[in-house]
Amino acid sequence: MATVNIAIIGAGVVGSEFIFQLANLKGYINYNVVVLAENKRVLRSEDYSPLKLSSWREDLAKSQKPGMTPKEIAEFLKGSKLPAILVDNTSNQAIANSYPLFIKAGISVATPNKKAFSSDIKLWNDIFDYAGKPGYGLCYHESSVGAGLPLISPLKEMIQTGDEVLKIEGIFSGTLSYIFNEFSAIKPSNVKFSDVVKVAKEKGYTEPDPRDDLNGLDVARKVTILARISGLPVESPAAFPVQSLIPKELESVSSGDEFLQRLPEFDDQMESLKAEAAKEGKVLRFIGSVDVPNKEASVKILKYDASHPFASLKGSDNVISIKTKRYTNPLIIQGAGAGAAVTAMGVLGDVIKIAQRVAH
Ligand SMILES: NC(=O)C1=CN([C@@H]2O[C@H](COP(=O)(O)OP(=O)(O)OC[C@H]3O[C@@H](n4cnc5c(N)ncnc54)[C@H](OP(=O)(O)O)[C@@H]3O)[C@@H](O)[C@H]2O)C=CC1
Ligand SMILES: N[C@@H](CC=O)C(=O)O
Ligand code: NA
Repeated sequence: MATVNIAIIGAGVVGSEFIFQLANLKGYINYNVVVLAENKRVLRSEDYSPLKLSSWREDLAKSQKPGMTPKEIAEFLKGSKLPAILVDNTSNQAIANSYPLFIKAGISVATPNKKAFSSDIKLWNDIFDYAGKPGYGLCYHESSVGAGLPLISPLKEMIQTGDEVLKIEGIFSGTLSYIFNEFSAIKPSNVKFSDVVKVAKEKGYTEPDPRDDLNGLDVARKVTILARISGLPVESPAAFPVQSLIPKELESVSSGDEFLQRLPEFDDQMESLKAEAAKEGKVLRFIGSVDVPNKEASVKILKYDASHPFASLKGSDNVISIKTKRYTNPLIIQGAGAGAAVTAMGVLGDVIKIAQRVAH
């Protein structure tokens, strides 16, 4: 049976669901997990025989082995003659920085981690100048934008087959989607911005510190990735305007809890924006956009008519509109853009695609 060795780094929300889905995968390829690493512990097969996925949690908890560096993982994978895939389910920058090391060693990468694709453009080039060329590993990252929503893969195919992207815009954050869908709903309500942020945190939508969602950087990273795929060589997420929803006065408060406590003091700011939009019969949405012909990218609050597809979004869904030379009426992709099941699905889909190309 065709076999591929797999090293998984990260077994948190996405990583543990990924392991569950992988363990239940059926097909003609044998997915042989030989490394499973968290920050401080690792499970490693000594002879490249498969680790037992049914008891990984207990086995990892009992493991006395300290974590492995990316270089050690790459060397271990190279020690087997079988093709190998690194699955990075962390949000770690140092691991992202090591993708060129894996790819140049012929090891493929599948990941939902945005860092490698949205940091300095040098890292992007160091990955994609090599990935997929004979002798090098492949690199797939569908879940780095819109979680498992089919976005990156079809976009790359559209471009490879000669289409040209004109504009991509959308709601790329599950957290900010929920917050604006509730705060600025089509049916008017008196709900306060700070209260919606609190509920979003209680529902587990926000990052542990909600400022990490509200500062716009997560959306800016996703916009950077889409811009680069579309042919705009954006230097970094700091290279274009990003509207932060954090009031200036709260930028330097020491904890997320203090931030949430003081946020009601600034409700008036968001309330007046909402009222201004409502007067025009519009709602507010937090939008990332890439305009390729004009070489522009931005992340900001915009106003939309109730009839616009961005206005009628529900829950924490993402929506992405892609206008190209072929899709003159924009292609709209909509659905859950965050959460363990759909994110892990996107990563596993990437692993399957890679395995179908490299396994023997
Ligand atoms: N959750 C979601 O809805 C979505 C997530 N993503 C992306 O998926 C990735 C994972 O997210 P999520 O599962 O929510 O995050 P978690 O914080 O739940 O999990 C992160 C995991 O990575 C491990 N880890 C961190 N640093 C290292 C390291 N240096 N070496 C080994 N392991 C490490 C952590 O181990 P330990 O516990 O030991 O620190 C933990 O197991 C992120 O990049 C995120 O942006 C993308 C789309 C949606
Ligand atoms: N925090 C992100 C999760 C995925 O990238 C979001 O809210 O969309
Ligand atoms: Na996606």
